[in-house]
Amino acid sequence: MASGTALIYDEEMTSHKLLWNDPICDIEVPERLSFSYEQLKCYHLVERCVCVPAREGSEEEILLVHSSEHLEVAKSTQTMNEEELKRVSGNYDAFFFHPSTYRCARIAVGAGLQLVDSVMSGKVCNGMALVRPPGHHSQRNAANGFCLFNNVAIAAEYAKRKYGLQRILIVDWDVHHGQGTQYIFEEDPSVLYFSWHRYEHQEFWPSLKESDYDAVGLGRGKGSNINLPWNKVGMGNSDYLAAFFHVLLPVAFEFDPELVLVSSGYDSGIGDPEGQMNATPDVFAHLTHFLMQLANGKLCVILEGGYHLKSLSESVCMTVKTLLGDPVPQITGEMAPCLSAIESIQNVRAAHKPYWKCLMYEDTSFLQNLSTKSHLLEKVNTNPSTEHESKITNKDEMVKVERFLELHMKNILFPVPPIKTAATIESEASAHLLPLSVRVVKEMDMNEVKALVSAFYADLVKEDETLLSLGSMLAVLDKILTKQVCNGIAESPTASVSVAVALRHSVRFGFQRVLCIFVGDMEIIPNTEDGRILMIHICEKQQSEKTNSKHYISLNWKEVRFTFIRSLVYVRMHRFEENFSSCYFSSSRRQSHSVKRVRRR
Ligand SMILES: NCCCNCCCCCC(O)(O)C(F)(F)F
Ligand SMILES: [Zn+2]
Repeated sequence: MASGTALIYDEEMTSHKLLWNDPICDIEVPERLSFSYEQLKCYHLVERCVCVPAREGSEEEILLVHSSEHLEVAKSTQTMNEEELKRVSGNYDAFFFHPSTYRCARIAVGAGLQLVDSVMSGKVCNGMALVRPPGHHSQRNAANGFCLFNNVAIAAEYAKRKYGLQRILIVDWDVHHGQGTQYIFEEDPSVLYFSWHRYEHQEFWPSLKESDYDAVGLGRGKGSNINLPWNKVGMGNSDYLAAFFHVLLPVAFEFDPELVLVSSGYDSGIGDPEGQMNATPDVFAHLTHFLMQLANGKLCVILEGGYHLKSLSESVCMTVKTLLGDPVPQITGEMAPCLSAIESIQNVRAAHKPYWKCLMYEDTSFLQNLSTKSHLLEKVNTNPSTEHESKITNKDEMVKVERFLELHMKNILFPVPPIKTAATIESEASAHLLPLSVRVVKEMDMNEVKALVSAFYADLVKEDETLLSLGSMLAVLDKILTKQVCNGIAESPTASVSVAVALRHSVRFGFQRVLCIFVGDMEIIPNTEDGRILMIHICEKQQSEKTNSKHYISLNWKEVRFTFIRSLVYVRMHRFEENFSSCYFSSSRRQSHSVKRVRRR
């Protein structure tokens, strides 16, 4: 199993810059790269990576995706004067040439290929390439949207041919639709392209009909193009996570890619003038971590957009930190996605129902009933005069975000209380084997357990000898309930009684939402305490009494794969209102499993 994280950066790519006044392109500045690299150094992340040199992509490699005309035009700009550069740039939508652009773009391509080689050769497990000009808007025969060559598309095509790959996933979390990448692979079933993007019902650039959720791919590529349009700004962490839980991850696990490439734009992060979204840099740690579970961790992250320098650099650091294997920060804040996000998620799931098993049972009846479409709702009209003011507030806005991020990232990097685990360990001897973050707790003493059980849990605890086994669980649970630790682990020979007592103890302690995942057969099914407990029971025997509570789900593990369960757990966690206070995992047996049919209560 490969290990290590590659980091590819070459300051040569900072020489490409805008030579004239152009309010559309003036945000794509060299500091995007140097600022990010400096922040990586500041967090001591560069030294932890395997620094792999960039190289120039060859003409042949560029021709994997682009036409020779396009290559010739780009090459010819190296010797042009400013006036000629401006003229040629005017042939494209939102692109600018500099005399060094061609060379920088070739290095950007080569950096991506170096990253693919480092990962595919097993030299590293994963990595990130900090490149510009970006790539996902550029097309076979055209530059577009700050992009000259499509770095990620070339990397995918290169990986297919050099390593004989049959399934490559491209995840494009940039806030703009990578229409270039879509056009290149829309008929190719071996490349699954997923993009979310600010869309606002086709009002946001590049304002294409084919950026909507019903562009599912063409011919043999049907089902291999997934567009998730954001029809409102202000999307946040919960919306992004919901998009992963309900759209990308179920399909990605089913696709089971051999390599994952990320068109990693951070203009989908908070404070970015283009995206106008609210997701904080720590969300990119979670998105990265989810993608690391695919393709045996073979993950290549290639930079696209991102124009708020502080937000961009913090997000780059969160990404690299996670690639290096650091634990992801605790998810906090709003947990439920907004209505507009739910609508987009439902639409894209319905559009892809014919192509993916995991969407087989999707209910698409709502599609007929137009009234659910939010764009029929009154849209807030932004009269043009505010356009100018919005630019100014944007400046103040950008500074305000700086201060917010200073504080926010401090909490993320130095959480209080530091993630701590409680455990009861029989022999003091083994206690020293535990990492420092684990707090050894003494078992609750027998009299206390007896008093507690006889007062509140007598109906659950039949034989006396189970009392013994409750001591360690209750001791650990107490530390969690009193917020002295975040989580804990306890062993118990009577798992189902311990769980039943633990659940009721938590609810009695005042927790309103408790998630329980129980693996193995249970003698008694604890009641879900009028909806304050969500129980997911992975078992072999169908339970005797029919509990029709929507808060009790039993899954026969002979018929589902853990990957499905994982996404189900995420789905249910998300549906289970905002968040849940504690999570128990009790497993009494391990079982092998294979895919057959999913039967959900
Ligand atoms: N009214 C015209 C607005 C044009 N806006 C162009 C935005 C380009 C975005 C580029 C990017 O961020 O997607 C990339 F990742 F490629 F850099
Ligand atoms: Zn972008």
